[in-house]
Amino acid sequence: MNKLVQVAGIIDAAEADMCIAQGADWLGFALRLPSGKDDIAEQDAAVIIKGLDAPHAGVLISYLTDAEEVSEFCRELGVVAVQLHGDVATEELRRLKEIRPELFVLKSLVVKEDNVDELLKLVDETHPYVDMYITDTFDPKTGAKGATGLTHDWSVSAELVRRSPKPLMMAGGLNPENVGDAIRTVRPAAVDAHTGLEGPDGRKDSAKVAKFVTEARRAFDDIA
Ligand SMILES: O=C(O)c1ccccc1N[C@@H]1O[C@H](COP(=O)(O)O)[C@@H](O)[C@H]1O
Repeated sequence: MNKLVQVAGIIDAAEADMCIAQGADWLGFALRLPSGKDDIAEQDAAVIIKGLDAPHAGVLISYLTDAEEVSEFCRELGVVAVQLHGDVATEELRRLKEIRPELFVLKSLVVKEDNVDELLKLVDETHPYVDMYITDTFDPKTGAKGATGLTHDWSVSAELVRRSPKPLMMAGGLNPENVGDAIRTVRPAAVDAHTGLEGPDGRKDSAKVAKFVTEARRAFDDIA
């Protein structure tokens, strides 16, 4: 699972096809968001996900916190991986691993101004039940914990990489211009972006996705 490049927030089949064509490995589908305003219908996401050929894969991004509900939804969608963005109890992570050991579980670590100790503790507690962590950036203005388009203090991400026994996907305000520096500084196993790959129309921009993938792969080779 090293050198993985994910594009998050896929909104339709054309966008999924374009991201795969430009070299993305995994595609993230944000569903059952608390706002109730998903960018894609669950049935449409399932069709795209089931049409992906390995090593490409669809990832459910969600704030769900109940292991049974997560497992059932992943089954319906046909995803091999889930990115849990909510405040999931350690017991629910343990339960998810118990009922779906084959499901690849990414747990978000939302970086705030002063919560590094809290995140390190979360890693210590949850790593037996997590396959990969993913950083993200908190937006204090809106309270949003995902797809904020904001970067955070990369020294925090680097500390999480050093502490975690499990690999870490770096995310939070990444774009084609900063992803290379991010990888060289933080040394993550994977990267992911949403907002920084969009054009003015809110759709993923083909040239931005291509450059993001190229820059990420070059930097991963540099740190290998
Ligand atoms: O992608 C989304 O729509 C999404 C929705 C809700 C929570 C998380 C979401 N995506 C994750 O957000 C970060 C990166 O976002 P950005 O590049 O800063 O815009 C990453 O973890 C995505 O997987």
